[in-house]
Amino acid sequence: MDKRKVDVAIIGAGTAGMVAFSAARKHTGNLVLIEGEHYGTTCARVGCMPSKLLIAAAESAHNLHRAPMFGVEGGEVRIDGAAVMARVRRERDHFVGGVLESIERIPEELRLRGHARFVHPRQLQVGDGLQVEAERIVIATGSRPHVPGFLKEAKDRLLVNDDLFELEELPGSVAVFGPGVIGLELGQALSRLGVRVRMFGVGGSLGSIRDEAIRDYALKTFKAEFPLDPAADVRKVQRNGEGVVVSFVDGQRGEVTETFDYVLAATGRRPNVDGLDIQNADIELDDRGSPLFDRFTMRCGDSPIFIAGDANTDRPLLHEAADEGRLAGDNAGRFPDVRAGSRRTPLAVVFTDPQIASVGLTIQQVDEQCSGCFAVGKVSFENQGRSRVIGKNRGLLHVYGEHGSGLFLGAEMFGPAAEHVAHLLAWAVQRRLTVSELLEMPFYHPVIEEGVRTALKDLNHQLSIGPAEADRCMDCGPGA
Ligand SMILES: Cc1cc2nc3c(=O)[nH]c(=O)nc-3n(C[C@H](O)[C@H](O)[C@H](O)COP(=O)(O)OP(=O)(O)OC[C@H]3O[C@@H](n4cnc5c(N)ncnc54)[C@H](O)[C@@H]3O)c2cc1C
Ligand SMILES: NC(=O)c1ccc[n+]([C@@H]2O[C@H](COP(=O)([O-])OP(=O)(O)OC[C@H]3O[C@@H](n4cnc5c(N)ncnc54)[C@H](O)[C@@H]3O)[C@@H](O)[C@H]2O)c1
Repeated sequence: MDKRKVDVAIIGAGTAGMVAFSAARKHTGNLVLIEGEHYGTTCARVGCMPSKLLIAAAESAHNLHRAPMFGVEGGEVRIDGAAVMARVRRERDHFVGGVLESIERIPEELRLRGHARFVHPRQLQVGDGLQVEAERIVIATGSRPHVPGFLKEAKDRLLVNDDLFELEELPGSVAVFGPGVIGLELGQALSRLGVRVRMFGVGGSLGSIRDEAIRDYALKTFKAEFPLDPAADVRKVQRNGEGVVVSFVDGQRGEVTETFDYVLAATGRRPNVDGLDIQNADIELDDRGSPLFDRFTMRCGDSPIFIAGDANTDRPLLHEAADEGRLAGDNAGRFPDVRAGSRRTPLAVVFTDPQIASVGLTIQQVDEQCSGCFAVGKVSFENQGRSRVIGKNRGLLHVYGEHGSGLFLGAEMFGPAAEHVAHLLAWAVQRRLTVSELLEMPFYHPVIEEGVRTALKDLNHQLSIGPAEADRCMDCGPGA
């Protein structure tokens, strides 16, 4: 058995691990980055980037379909599934290539290949032939799709996000399980590319939406495009000669069976901590076996072990993985001089159409923290000027503010350009702006942000700060 002694070992060469490596390397040259499977990161290989590429193709198809609304006739829309998938992979490979170049810039002696697990709190077994003794360890092992047992009956026709982008052709039909973030993004994209999609959920949740009125509106909107039951009663999933048969109870028709080419499991993700023999790490775990850690230092208890990215389940998003990797790597490098870093305002965007966005505190958190001392400003985009101009006038925005202080606390949106609106609002929360201060900012005409102003005016009025919002805002043009 080979042995190696290092100051810092980082497990996982995904986004969090690579950023942790760079941060730790500023403090020591005696460190290793350990990768058990593929280089290239989940985000670039099978996550953010290929999913957005598929969505971009779907958006193009959708724009052709809706062109006649503007009096523009483009003839019959034909989707070349093989070409769609080829572009997804070609562009995906471009992004993965960028990551691989960064990996190659790391000296070879600092990169180890092999699955790592804890033997002792400071000792890792890497693959079969190497033991690494590390003064400090960063766990950055990411997450993987969770597939409920009954879906495994789909056998060779079961897909998870990792497999979908490898299909040579677009399938004819897909049963999507899980109307969460991944299910909605991929399911809607497939549907807009001409794939017959039916979506099944449990418990009624939809994407990341926490505000009930917005959830109901979004559900109605998605259901107009493809069948979606967020609280489905699925009786059986079975592979047969033709594909996968799904038996489920339909409100009107009773028990129904429908056959699909594939089942896509988008039923949540699990952190990759169970394969680490974490019980040997001598750190405290929660009741699901995940390490307890401080989200400002990423440190597990008072140990020299840190955890970053999806592995800790806190905010499984790319920019958070990078921030956490930086904090964890810096602290592992400078240990024992551990320092707390600041965390950014929560910001999440789901790339459906309309998009879903959440910023700052959720409605439940506002309720908890302000115990009734808050108000909700609202706008519908149905009659919003710019949204109508571009034919994207669907959706709602709810903005939350605190009584007394007038502080802007958070927002949830299902609507046009939510990815951009959410950034403005997140920056405002992080700068601790009041609703009145936000209203002092310039608003151009005619833009979607005028809708944001309408919601903020409504909020200010409810907080009894500033003038009441007029039925039709005369200083902001028609339908603003
Ligand atoms: C379909 C999809 C779409 C997404 N879209 C978005 C998006 O639009 N925006 C966004 O912000 N986020 C998105 N995400 C989430 C984002 O991809 C993740 O939050 C982020 O990639 C997590 O990075 P990470 O470094 O924690 O994990 P990873 O990049 O998964 O890295 C973990 C690494 O650890 C390795 N590893 C695991 N166990 C071991 C071990 N024992 N020994 C050695 N190595 C090990 C793995 O092989 C892997 O390479 C998406 C995710 C998916 C699945
Ligand atoms: N745009 C983005 O930022 C983006 C995109 C994709 C993924 N992500 C990240 O990846 C994470 C994981 O996404 P996800 O969609 O896998 O998880 P999720 O938690 O968002 O959704 C899982 C969904 O599956 C449902 N579900 C669970 N068991 C089921 C069953 N047996 N049958 C039917 N439905 C079932 C859940 O009710 C939920 O709606 C997200 O939380 C997000 O952080 C982000």
